[in-house]
Amino acid sequence: MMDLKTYGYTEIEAIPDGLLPGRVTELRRERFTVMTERGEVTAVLKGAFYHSAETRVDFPCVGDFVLLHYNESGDSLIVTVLPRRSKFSRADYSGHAAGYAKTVREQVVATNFDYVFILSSLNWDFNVTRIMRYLTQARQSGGQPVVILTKADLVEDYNLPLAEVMQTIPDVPVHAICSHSGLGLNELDPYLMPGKTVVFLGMSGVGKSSLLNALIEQDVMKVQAIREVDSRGRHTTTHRQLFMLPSGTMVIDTPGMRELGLFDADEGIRASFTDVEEWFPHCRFTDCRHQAEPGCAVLAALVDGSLPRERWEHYVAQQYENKYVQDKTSYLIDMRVRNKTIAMWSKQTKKNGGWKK
Ligand SMILES: Nc1nc2c(ncn2[C@@H]2O[C@H](COP(=O)(O)OP(=O)(O)OP(=O)(O)O)[C@@H](O)[C@H]2O)c(=O)[nH]1
Ligand SMILES: [Zn+2]
Repeated sequence: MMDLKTYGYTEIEAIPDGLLPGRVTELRRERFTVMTERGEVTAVLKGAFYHSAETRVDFPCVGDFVLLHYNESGDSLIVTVLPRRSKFSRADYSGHAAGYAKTVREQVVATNFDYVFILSSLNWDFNVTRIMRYLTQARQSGGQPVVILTKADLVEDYNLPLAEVMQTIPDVPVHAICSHSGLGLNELDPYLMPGKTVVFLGMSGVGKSSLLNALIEQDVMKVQAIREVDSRGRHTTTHRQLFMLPSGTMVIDTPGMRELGLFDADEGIRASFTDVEEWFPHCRFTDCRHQAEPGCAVLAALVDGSLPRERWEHYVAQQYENKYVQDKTSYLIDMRVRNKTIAMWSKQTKKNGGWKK
């Protein structure tokens, strides 16, 4: 029997009779693949998931621990999603009735991970502000962020950008790597422990797949060395959206993770910029915009250097991006509503005998 603890299961409360715990490793349409102590099973959701009027927040997704009714001869039935210790969500614009246009749904795309690897490449598109933006998302998720600067072989001296990132975010570990040569990969060992789960966050092309492949390869070699000529080290099931490296670390790689947008990032900004926001209460006016107002504590702190200018600029840039995403969101929704209204209107017009009467 497989021990679900190897899949990071730590739930200690008693499990009701007749139910089996498991971890969702794949989700395709409405069919789930779940790893349980009786092996991998396919499962569907109990009808109640669909009938409740709630949002889809409580639908299980890849990484979730669930309780199911085991069915030996067919699909098992998922009845409960266990509490999540971390999650990534994205805004979902589908399925909006015009009247509910203001409520953007939250779609959960990955859960119960321990580390968020924020990947950013060191070559031409190196951008600290973007790293900060991902850091905001990572902090909100409940996972522990780790910044990984990729493609170290493509820059003359990666120590400069490395130092810049370390200085900007002194409380987060930063590593420079090259997936092709293996440079720096051993620095990631402390995160890649049995039972731990990792997700990758980063723009397309930063090298997520390359890092994954490099880790698998390195891992397979390590495990083979331990198990000698045993071939079990090769049993990496990379076709799943949550899969196990030979060393026992799990990696979540879902399509949803690749198209993550900002969702309600305000909390994360507060967590990242307490050193900036602690000046705000000291401004003379409570509605100070920190631009040219008399008695502005932020401007004073910038002048005497107690608030570093880069920190302020990062904060402003992040606020701006966040606002942009929110505006874009409401713009998209307005468009949908408008299109729907137009569609209804022209249908009505047709019904009434067309444009001309
Ligand atoms: N020189 C160099 N190139 C790299 C490195 N890592 C990745 N690349 C290259 O960068 C390109 C993109 O790498 P991928 O691993 O596919 O990037 P990805 O983040 O998975 O991209 P998406 O699948 O679009 O999300 C490929 O041509 C890789 O060979 C590296 O460490 N050094
Ligand atoms: Zn101010």
